[in-house]
Amino acid sequence: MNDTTNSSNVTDTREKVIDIKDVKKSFGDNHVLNGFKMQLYKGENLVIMGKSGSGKSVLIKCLVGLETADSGSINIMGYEVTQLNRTLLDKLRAEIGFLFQGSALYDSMTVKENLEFPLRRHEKRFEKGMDSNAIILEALENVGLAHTLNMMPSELSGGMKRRIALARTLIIRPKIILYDEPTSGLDPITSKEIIELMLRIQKKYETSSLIITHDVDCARVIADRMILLVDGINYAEGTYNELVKAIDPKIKAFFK
Ligand SMILES: Nc1ncnc2c1ncn2[C@@H]1O[C@H](COP(=O)(O)OP(=O)(O)OP(=O)(O)O)[C@@H](O)[C@H]1O
Repeated sequence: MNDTTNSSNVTDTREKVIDIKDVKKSFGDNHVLNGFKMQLYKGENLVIMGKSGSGKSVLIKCLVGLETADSGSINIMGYEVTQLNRTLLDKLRAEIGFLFQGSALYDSMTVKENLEFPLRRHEKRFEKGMDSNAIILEALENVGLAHTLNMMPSELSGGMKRRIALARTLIIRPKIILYDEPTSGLDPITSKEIIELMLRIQKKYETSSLIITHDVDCARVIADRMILLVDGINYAEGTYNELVKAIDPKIKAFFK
């Protein structure tokens, strides 16, 4: 159906940080992506919704080179991911922040040590003689948890851990953040806090975010635009308010 709403005429003039064209990916006879396309614009929060098994994780893996698309083009900030060698792929990944469902903290390390990890991995991106303590503290202040610096993950609630994981993602100042189910497993109030935090961060650092979620409330609050992934394609696209009014049963099913 590819029901692109008329808002795309306006957004097309903006800078694209991700441009995916006609991506196909199969595992044997299982055709997961059948010509998926999408653009993520600078500073935008784009939500992708799809039912379980529709290929959302496969799509994200193709984006960051953990899976290889069978065909099509994946351009991220000028890099054609499908053709990158290892070195360039690592360089690109350093510009992308991930907040995956399983992005757990290391239990045997303090919060501070957990945050030092990405700093060390990406130290080339920071000036020589950087004050890592100040950077870590700023990252924790961003998520309202400066007081947890010397705490162990076991002393934190699920919502706090998620916020620390977000601080860890932010510490490398990514241009793009990929969120995989950022509110899964959290109660509604904690989910709301995480969503508000994501919005604050996006405003402060002007990051562009691709958010995969099942959480319709999350999508309603955070999405500038949404894509519904059905049958391996971007079946419908639009704002929450546009899609929620659709009469197509496959679209309606998302908003029940
Ligand atoms: N490495 C793999 N080898 C074979 N099949 C795979 C592989 N990875 C994913 N698949 C298949 O691709 C399809 C899409 O899986 P994917 O994990 O992307 O779904 P999803 O939309 O992320 O689901 P969920 O919301 O439940 O996490 C599934 O049928 C899955 O079995």
